This record gives sequence, structure tokens and C-alpha cells, in this order.
Amino acid sequence: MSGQNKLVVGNWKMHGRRQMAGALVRDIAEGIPSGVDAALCVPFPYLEMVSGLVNGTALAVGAQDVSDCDDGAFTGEVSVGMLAEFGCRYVIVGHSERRARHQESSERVAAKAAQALRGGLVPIVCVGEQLEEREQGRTLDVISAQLAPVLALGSEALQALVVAYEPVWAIGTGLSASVAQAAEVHGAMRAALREVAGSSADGIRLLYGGSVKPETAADLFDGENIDGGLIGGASLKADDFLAICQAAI
Ligand SMILES: O=C[C@H](O)COP(=O)(O)O
Repeated sequence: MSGQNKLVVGNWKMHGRRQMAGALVRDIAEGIPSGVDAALCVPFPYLEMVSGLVNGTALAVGAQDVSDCDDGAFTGEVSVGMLAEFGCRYVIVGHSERRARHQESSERVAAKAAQALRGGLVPIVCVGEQLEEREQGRTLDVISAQLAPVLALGSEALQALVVAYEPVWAIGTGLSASVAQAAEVHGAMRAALREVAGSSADGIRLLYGGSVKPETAADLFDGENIDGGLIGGASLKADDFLAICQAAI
């Protein structure tokens, strides 16, 4: 990858209450070391508070989903314009929890990524295989199929987004992919991105997510084509998240 900072993004998922969220953001914002790009993707109701708290710090704010539609009659959805108003820089799209619970197809995920880009946000596009798919030797095929509609967005779009590889069997299980397993998938993703974006694909940040902890982060981040991490559980503890940020330098 080019010499840019690694990117470490916390995904709080549906955790927290207002008071806890405020304290956690303050602790993390105060401790972010230089030499890493860091962000927290928080639940929608906390975006305004968190944006205010990180203002003037090195910590960026993101959301966990966005509608693929412009403003309109879409009950329960949140538009990219709304996220931008609340200071979001990043938005996660296609997290496996949404693919599974909300039947989000890869085409819908790519449409969300495109919408995020139109609104000036950086989409973090998640892909990842189920355990059964890995055991059947289908990992790279699954990732390739999930990425295909995103690749179709074209070179310019690809250079403005982030991809996160999150093996579903490693999410919240304490069972991380090995560095070799992650690097194999990241290498395949880089090759696919190069086919569309040429050498510019080397600047597209590829994150690994799935039970990243302070103890495992440094080894993972040393892996080839691993440009940072998407952190779930460990982003709910300031010390752990900051240690992971430190490991990314
Ligand atoms: O978005 C984050 C991932 O789902 C990883 O979650 P985890 O670190 O709790 O395994």
C-alpha cells in the first residue's frame, strides 16, 4: 500500500447508552496517537453528541448504515444528507449483521456505497464468508461475488471507498482469522481492485475485522495488504481501542 496511515474504525453496533457513550468518546478522543486515522461508527441517536465531542480532535465519526435512496417516503431509513449534517465522514455498508438480518443483497450494498459517495461520505464496504463457506473452500468465490457490484461502480468510486474483510465466523466469537487467512483474502481483493483501478488500487484501504484485540492487532496489521481494522467489541473499551490504534502505527 502507499505510505498513508492505517485506518482503525470502531463499530459500536447497538451498544451503549448516552452517558456511557459520552464518556467513552471523550476517553478515546483524548488518547488517539498521531500516525493513525481513527473513527467511531456509533448508533444514529448519538451522532450529534459524538460529533460535538470529537470536534477539534483527531477522531472522526461515522454511521453504521445509510439508505440507498434520496430523501422520500422510506420509513425508518436515514439519508446520506442527514448523516452529512451530523458530521459523519464514514458509513459502514453491508455489515454481515445487516446482510443477514435485513436481507441486504450485494447489489443493494453497492447502491448504498454509491449513495454514500454521492453525499461526500466514505463508505466502508463489508464482505465476508460464513464458516460453512470457508470449510467448503469457497471463501474467495464468496468474496468475489460480494465485491462484484462494488467493482462495477468503477475506478473513481473505488478509490474513494474502504473495503473491510470480516469473516462472519470471526465476528464477536473471539476467533480471529490468522494473519495468513486474512492476507490471502486481502491479496485477492487487491488483485480484483487492480483489475478495475490499476495501480491506483494500491491506495484503497482494506481493513480486517473479526475479534481484533490489543493482543492480536499488531500481527494482523503487519499482514500484507491489511491497512487497518474494523473493531467491534474492543471499541467499547477505551484502553483496548487505543491499544489497537497504537498497534496500527
Ligand atoms: O464491525 C465489526 C466487526 O463485526 C467485528 O466485531 P468484533 O470485533 O466484536 O468481532
